[in-house]
Amino acid sequence: MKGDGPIWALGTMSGTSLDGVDAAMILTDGVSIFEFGPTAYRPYSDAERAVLRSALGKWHDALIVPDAAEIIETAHAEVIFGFSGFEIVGFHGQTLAHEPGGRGTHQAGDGIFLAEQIGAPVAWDFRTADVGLGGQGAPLAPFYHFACAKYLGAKHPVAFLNMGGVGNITYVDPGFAAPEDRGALLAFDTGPANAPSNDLIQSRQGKSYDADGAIAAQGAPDQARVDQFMRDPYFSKVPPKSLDRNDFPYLADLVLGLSDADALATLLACSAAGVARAVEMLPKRPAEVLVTGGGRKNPVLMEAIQARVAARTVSIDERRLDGDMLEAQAFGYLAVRVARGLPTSAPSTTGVAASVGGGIVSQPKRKRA
Ligand SMILES: Nc1ncnc2c1ncn2[C@@H]1O[C@H](COP(=O)(O)OP(=O)(O)OP(=O)(O)O)[C@@H](O)[C@H]1O
Ligand SMILES: CC(=O)N[C@H]1[C@@H]2OC[C@@H](O2)[C@@H](O)[C@@H]1O[C@H](C)C(=O)O
Repeated sequence: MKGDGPIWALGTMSGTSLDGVDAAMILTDGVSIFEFGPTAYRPYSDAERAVLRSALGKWHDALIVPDAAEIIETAHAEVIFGFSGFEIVGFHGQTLAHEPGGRGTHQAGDGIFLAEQIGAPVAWDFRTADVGLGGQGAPLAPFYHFACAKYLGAKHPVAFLNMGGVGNITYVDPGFAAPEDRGALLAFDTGPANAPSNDLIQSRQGKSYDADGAIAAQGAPDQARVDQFMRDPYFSKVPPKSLDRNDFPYLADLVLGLSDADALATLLACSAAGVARAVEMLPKRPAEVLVTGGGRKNPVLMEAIQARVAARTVSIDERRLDGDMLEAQAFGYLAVRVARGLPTSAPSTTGVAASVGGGIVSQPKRKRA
């Protein structure tokens, strides 16, 4: 991986919704995006998902963690074997627990082992260094969002909103030269996105999610409960700040006694209210909020967000970016930055004291021909 010209990287992401592995190729020099390549998705089976789910929060459990790691490594190797022509893999792994001020941040999956399996260099462990230097270790997509804003030719501040299991927002001022420049970015987690709705519909109806918001559309949010939720201290905390998937465990109790439809509508309204509060915390009103992640496919959630946010919100696909693959691309992009010694986070994205290059690169003993 010599020189500083563009190379093809293969980014992979297993997000907090536990649905599967996204993989996407990207041609980048670690600064600019030159081209997007093929993508793939490898869903987890129900049995795999059950193991991963049972490992959440149990990052120290010597019985469950190896099982979870094996599922993660195997699923990633499977999807990676379908690609060719990349020089490095970005491997995020699966977050099992995230508590930057306490127990640390823990992603299952060993990049050394994966590098041997696939016979290619693997950049991984992206979050630990940032946390070690006092940062949140998340979100990490913001440096990539900066590159995306440049790629789109944005002239005015724009926001990227990822609605996955947890929500995160990145404010980008494209007038700056580099993402680590002071004022170029502000990023943080907005609150829950789809995880609480997924958990509710899983426990009440055995479905993994409310497709197209069809059930939520039949209900109405209970505003008093939404207001109560918005009194959680997280929403008045000054960013940068980040969340664990299960940081609002009381949400299930908050909607007790409501019908399935009203409960889902209330949970969606809680997610949307978190986004609205986040947009109020941005340095300037963005010209547009570009929505990425699975939540953009839920029209009820999209309407709830637009109703509360004083900026135009659009699905990122309308701006020619792939909202299903943005995070996978981000970890391909970050892999190249790690390999080239470029920073991956900054005070305005994770609260770290100074910009830091997180992640390590593991080389295989033998490269795949
Ligand atoms: N058609 C749809 N209708 C409603 N919701 C959908 C639809 N498609 C996806 N989703 C929601 O999006 C979720 C998956 O989103 P995504 O893949 O962005 O999450 P993730 O990457 O795992 O999470 P994170 O970004 O928090 O790590 C699903 O679990 C579901 O809740
Ligand atoms: C610790 C962790 O895995 N955090 C995830 C999670 O999912 C969304 C949000 O919370 C964000 O902080 C992050 O993921 C994206 C990819 C990020 O780091 O930018």
